[in-house]
This record gives sequence, C-alpha cells and structure tokens, in this order.
Amino acid sequence: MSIKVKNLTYTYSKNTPFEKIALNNINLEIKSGELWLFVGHTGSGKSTLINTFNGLLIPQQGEVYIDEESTKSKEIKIKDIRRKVGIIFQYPETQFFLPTIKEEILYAPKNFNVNIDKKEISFYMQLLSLPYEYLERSPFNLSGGEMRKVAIISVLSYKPEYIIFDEPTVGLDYSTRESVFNTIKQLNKMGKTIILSTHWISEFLELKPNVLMLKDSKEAFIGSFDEFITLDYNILEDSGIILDEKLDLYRKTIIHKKENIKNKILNI
Ligand SMILES: Nc1ncnc2c1ncn2[C@@H]1O[C@H](COP(=O)(O)OP(=O)(O)OP(=O)(O)O)[C@@H](O)[C@H]1O
Repeated sequence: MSIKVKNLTYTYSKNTPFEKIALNNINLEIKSGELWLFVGHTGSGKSTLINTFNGLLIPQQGEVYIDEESTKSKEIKIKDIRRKVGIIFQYPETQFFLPTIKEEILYAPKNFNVNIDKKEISFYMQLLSLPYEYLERSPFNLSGGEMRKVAIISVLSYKPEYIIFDEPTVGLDYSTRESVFNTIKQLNKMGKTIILSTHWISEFLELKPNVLMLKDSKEAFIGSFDEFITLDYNILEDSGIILDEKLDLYRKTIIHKKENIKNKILNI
C-alpha cells in the first residue's frame, strides 16, 4: 500500500500567457504507516502536489498511483480515491455548511458509506480536546481553533487510509497548534499514514519522519529527518522551516555524533 509519484509535472493555465509550472518532474513513494513532512517556501508547489493525491488535480505529465492505481486510470472512481486519501485543506472550516457539529462530522461517513459509532466520535473529540456536548452546537458559533478541530474530525470520521494535513495550524494560537500536532503524532503512532505540510518541524523529530523539500517546483531534498536537518543553514533557510532552539540543538548533536564516528574511523 502506497502513494507513488512518477515523473509528475503539473502546469497551471497550460498553453496560455499565464502558464505556470507548479511541479516539475517529481518522484516520490509514501508507504503505508509512514510520516512525511513537506517543506518549502510559499509557492514552492506543496499544495499542488497534495491536491494530486486525491484526484483534485490530474497531472498532465507523469502519474500518481494510489495503491498501484493511477489517478488517470479510466477504471478508477474519483470517489474511491477521495475515500482513501483524506485532505485537511488550509482553513477547512470555511467549508462548513450544516447546522450542527454532529451533522458536519457524520456527513462524509454517510456519503462514503463508512460506519462510525459514538465511541469513535468521542475518541476523536477527546483526542482534540473538544467536549462531547459540543456535538449539538452550531459549527459557526465556535472559536477559530475549535472550528479547525471540528474540520479535522470531519475528515478523520470517514477513516481515510492516508491523511494529509496542508498547513493545518495556520492562524492558530500556540495551545491549539500543540493540540493539532499531538493529534497528528497520535494518529501516526496508531499506524496511520500521514503527510503534513508545515514549517513547524521540530515537533516531529522524535518520530523520525521523512522529509520532502520543494524549491521552485522541483524536489530539492528527499530523505530522512536527520539527513535533512544536517543540511547547510542556507538550505534550511530556503526550506522555510522554523529552526527553533530545540531543532538547532538537535541539529548540532547529530552533526557532532557524525564527526565523532568519522574521527573514530580515521583513528583505526
Ligand atoms: N489555480 C492556480 N492557477 C495558477 N497558478 C497557481 C494556482 N494555484 C497555485 N498556483 C501557482 O503555482 C505555484 C505553486 O503553488 P502552491 O500553492 O502549490 O505552493 P505552496 O508551496 O503550497 O504555497 P503555500 O505554502 O503558500 O500554500 C505558485 O507559483 C502559485 O502561484
């Protein structure tokens, strides 16, 4: 089970004066159970790539395979891809349209024919620290952070195999951000495949995620977290990540360890 990207190129407004290559020959494989961080400056192509994973965008060149089936295949139903690949878009709360939180949460499972029981809803609400009593409330009368949490639950509720978070913490305060990141970590520990586009990567170093860095629509780096974090400072700056104290200390420790090993080898 995997998402495979082969020689993917995506161009907006192709053959018009506004033509823009947003992805240029991307290759990638995301295996079941993995955690991936997508980093890169604004406009580098992260959202475009994410939107090809559930058939929202179909590549003009190259392929995206979801569990070995190309999103271009005539046999594949877009609804089946959407069921498998759940995306939490930026500002997902703008898509609310039902009168109660309960109805918002149950809408997608009904649409995709997925069963969800009270216990599971309660589990997700607890995970995101939302009181169960909120279910009967209107989603429009919540704080911005609470709305974001409801929007996240309304994707988790249909149990997609792959869960993609496209900058899920934009505009949130520190404590809501922590709550969202803890939920993401918990879901990955439970075996869920997670792809997360974010600038806040220090939160995830314990989980040893994989990192894809995009720059000017191209892959600038693909590899392990430790390889990524030991790249030169100017490359890290180019990736748009927030290099906080914790992350910088971790970086220095890894570099120090690598140098020690090199010295030991030289002394043999
Ligand atoms: N609908 C569109 N039509 C034309 N160009 C677009 C469209 N959407 C995105 N682009 C352009 O494609 C490039 C990649 O955009 P994309 O949104 O994928 O980047 P991003 O890395 O996700 O940025 P951000 O972090 O700001 O969301 C940018 O130059 C952007 O202006």
